[in-house]
Amino acid sequence: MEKRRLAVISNRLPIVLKKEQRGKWQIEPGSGGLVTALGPVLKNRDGIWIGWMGTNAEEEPAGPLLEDLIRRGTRETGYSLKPVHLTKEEVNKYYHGFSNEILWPLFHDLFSRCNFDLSYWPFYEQVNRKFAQAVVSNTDENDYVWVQDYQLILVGRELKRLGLKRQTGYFLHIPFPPLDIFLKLPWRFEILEALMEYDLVGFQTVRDLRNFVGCVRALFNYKVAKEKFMNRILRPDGEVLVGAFPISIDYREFEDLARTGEVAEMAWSIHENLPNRQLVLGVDRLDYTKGIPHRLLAFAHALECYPDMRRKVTLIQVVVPSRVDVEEYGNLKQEIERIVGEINGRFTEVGWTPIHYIYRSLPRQELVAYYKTCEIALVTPLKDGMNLIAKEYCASNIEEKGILILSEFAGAASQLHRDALLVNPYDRQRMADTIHAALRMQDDERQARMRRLRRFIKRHDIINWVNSFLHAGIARNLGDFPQAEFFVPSPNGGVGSDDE
Ligand SMILES: Nc1ncnc2c1ncn2[C@@H]1O[C@H](COP(=O)(O)OP(=O)(O)O[C@H]2O[C@H](CO)[C@@H](O)[C@H](O)[C@H]2O)[C@@H](O)[C@H]1O
Ligand SMILES: O=P(O)(O)OC[C@H](O)CO
Repeated sequence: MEKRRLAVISNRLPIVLKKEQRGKWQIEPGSGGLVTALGPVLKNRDGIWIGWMGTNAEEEPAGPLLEDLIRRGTRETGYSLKPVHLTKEEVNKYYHGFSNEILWPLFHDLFSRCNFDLSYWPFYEQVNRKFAQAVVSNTDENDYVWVQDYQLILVGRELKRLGLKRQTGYFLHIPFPPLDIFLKLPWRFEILEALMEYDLVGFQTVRDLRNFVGCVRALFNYKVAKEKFMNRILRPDGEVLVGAFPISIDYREFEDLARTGEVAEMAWSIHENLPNRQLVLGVDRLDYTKGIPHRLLAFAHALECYPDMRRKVTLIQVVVPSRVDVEEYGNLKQEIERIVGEINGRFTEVGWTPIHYIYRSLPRQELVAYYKTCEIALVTPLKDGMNLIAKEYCASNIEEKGILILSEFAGAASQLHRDALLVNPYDRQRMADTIHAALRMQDDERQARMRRLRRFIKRHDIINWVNSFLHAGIARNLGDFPQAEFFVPSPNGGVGSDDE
């Protein structure tokens, strides 16, 4: 592939700016699959990453101090970091407001949670323009510009308005909703048109891709041509390539970590402290899309319906703090804690508590120890672009005894549906039955399923994801593009019909 410089544009930079207790500013490396995957590509291509540092411009350090911190970040990551500074009002209206009170719930089909506050849109436009200006100042026409996620849909449009010619790609990490939901958005035409300003647009699943193409056909009447596994949208003034690129994880990193002595020791001590029982694991960012209350209630229902589970099963629910300043997230935390309290109050016996609840961000090693040792993972979002926890659990489950119970509404189901046990998170009875069935599954079936899951994720890892996007985006090479499957649940458990 042609070696072009890569510029990644995302809401957050891969470093976090933190004020220590004594008031001194520090930077810490960000974590997550995107940073791991893009890091080597950016280093290799002398690339840059443009993003926000998660602070308000009024409060963050400035001048030489900031420059020094950024220089340090650049040295440590091995590629250039270019911060975009946002005022407190911009953070409120662009990030908390338009991104997280409108696009986030709407794109997760949770229309009733949207707050269509009219004052948010101008700030969404303004901040996207700021990001586009940062692209103008920091790139040249040979660079490939890759914009990430729902916070920055307008960057491609703003680049064109600024008269800038760049080859651009865009990847949406969250689902794209069906027409009837998308139509509710007061800015539906602007958002759809802006997405078509990129040269390549990637979605997590074929369903998201079809939802997008369905909206384009219905609202703009543009022709759509199929090419290999991609679609070409033919606009009057150009064309856009659109495709499904299911994101993945750094499989090797999780597997290697799971093999270390430290993780083995932690995993052993988890079971040692909770002896003679099977462990069921839930790990989620605190978010209403992750279906945590539904899952807790389904677990309680299982304890009710199947008394043989009592004293023999414990659910470990890890909730990672997220968007802590938003009232709705605070309310969700209280709701979860109330449900956990009620279930534990109702079922606890001497020597057995049904739910262990952890509310904090875990160090990676500890997280992998839970993945490695828990017999069942319950990954049951109401809707999720992909869900990396499902894949991380399998990569870390090196003894291959674990069972993945997965929501049909996670993007990951489109790839893992054959060997995970699929559930509808709104169907409490089936969830309870599935948990009970998983606990009784024989070792050879567990092993066969987990082995196939691991093999699949290893072959389709994050490196593969980056390469396939850049092959389509930079080299326009659609030949070796992996085909993603169209998945809907079917009555006999297979893949739904694919008549397009
Ligand atoms: N206790 C803990 N301590 C530390 N780290 C923890 C942790 N628990 C989880 N994490 C990390 O946080 C990440 C969460 O992954 P998700 O797929 O749930 O992403 P999220 O919804 O944030 O992002 C969006 O982007 C991703 C990637 O595209 C999509 O899968 C998803 O659907 C979309 O909503 C995982 O990589 C995990 O390792
Ligand atoms: O940047 P945050 O904290 O809003 O989290 C973003 C999530 O990972 C979803 O993309």
